[in-house]
Amino acid sequence: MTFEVFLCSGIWNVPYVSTIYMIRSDVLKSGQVPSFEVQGIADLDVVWAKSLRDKGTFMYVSNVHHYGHLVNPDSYDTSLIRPEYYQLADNRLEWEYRYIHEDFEAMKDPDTVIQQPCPDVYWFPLVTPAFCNDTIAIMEHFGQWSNGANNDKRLPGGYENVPTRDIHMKQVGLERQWMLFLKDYIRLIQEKVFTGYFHNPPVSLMNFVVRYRPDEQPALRPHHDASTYTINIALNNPHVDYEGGGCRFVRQNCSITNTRAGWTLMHPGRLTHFHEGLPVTSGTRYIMISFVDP
Ligand SMILES: O=C(O)CCC(=O)C(=O)O
Ligand SMILES: [Fe+2]
Repeated sequence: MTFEVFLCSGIWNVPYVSTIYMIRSDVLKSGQVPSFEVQGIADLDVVWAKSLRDKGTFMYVSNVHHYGHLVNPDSYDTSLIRPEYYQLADNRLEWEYRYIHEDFEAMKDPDTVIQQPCPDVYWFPLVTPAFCNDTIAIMEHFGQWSNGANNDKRLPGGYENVPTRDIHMKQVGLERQWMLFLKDYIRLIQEKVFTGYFHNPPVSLMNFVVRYRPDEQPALRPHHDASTYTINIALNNPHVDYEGGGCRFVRQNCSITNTRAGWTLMHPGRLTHFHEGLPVTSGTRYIMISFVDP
């Protein structure tokens, strides 16, 4: 019972209390006065609580403060460079507090209009700066960026038509968590903006972080994504971390160059939104991409 008291605020009818009590005076006057005299039990609180129970007098514990909650340390792996990042399934409250953008909750509200910088390209706050920084740190620590070639052993078909310099979530043990993220966060906004499309849980075989650099891969030529819809999360900022960059939708003749770290684009994949990654002219641009429902 004490366990639950610390979890939340409220009032509970309990079989035993100790240390501090408040007693209604009419109980004392009514002859229901508890007894401290039970043979063989030394602890006064235990004796007293038993006597109250025997007389049918209820005891309550009340709590108006939030003292915190229990964390689950079972899967916390200190050998990882960002152990917290891997905790969505096991410690969701901490994870959301650390990684979900404070304005994301409002995006789910049917009355909140989601920005559309280009036709059918939605743009909204999703994750925190800590998420962006930890994602980049995990990927740079792993360090095995693809070489940008068409042949790619990580893919089921072994071939990528429009390759990027990237690391897949699968390579750093984050594929399963990412599926949960798509289902519990991304899907909710998808169902709101692309009305009448339902696919639960979302499926995605390609979830990866892309690195653009002038001397490595500065840009990405126009292509369609192998997805029903794509999410493209900015992990860092133009004019701070790099110059140039952004995403251009060719048919719509519309570019988004003022992307913001922690905000994601969500756009249709394989037919209407032919798009390209614009050249990064200095610095490094990082984005996180998912091709949802291929
Ligand atoms: O650079 C961008 O924002 C576009 C990235 C992209 O289209 C892709 O990775 O498929
Ligand atoms: Fe793309």
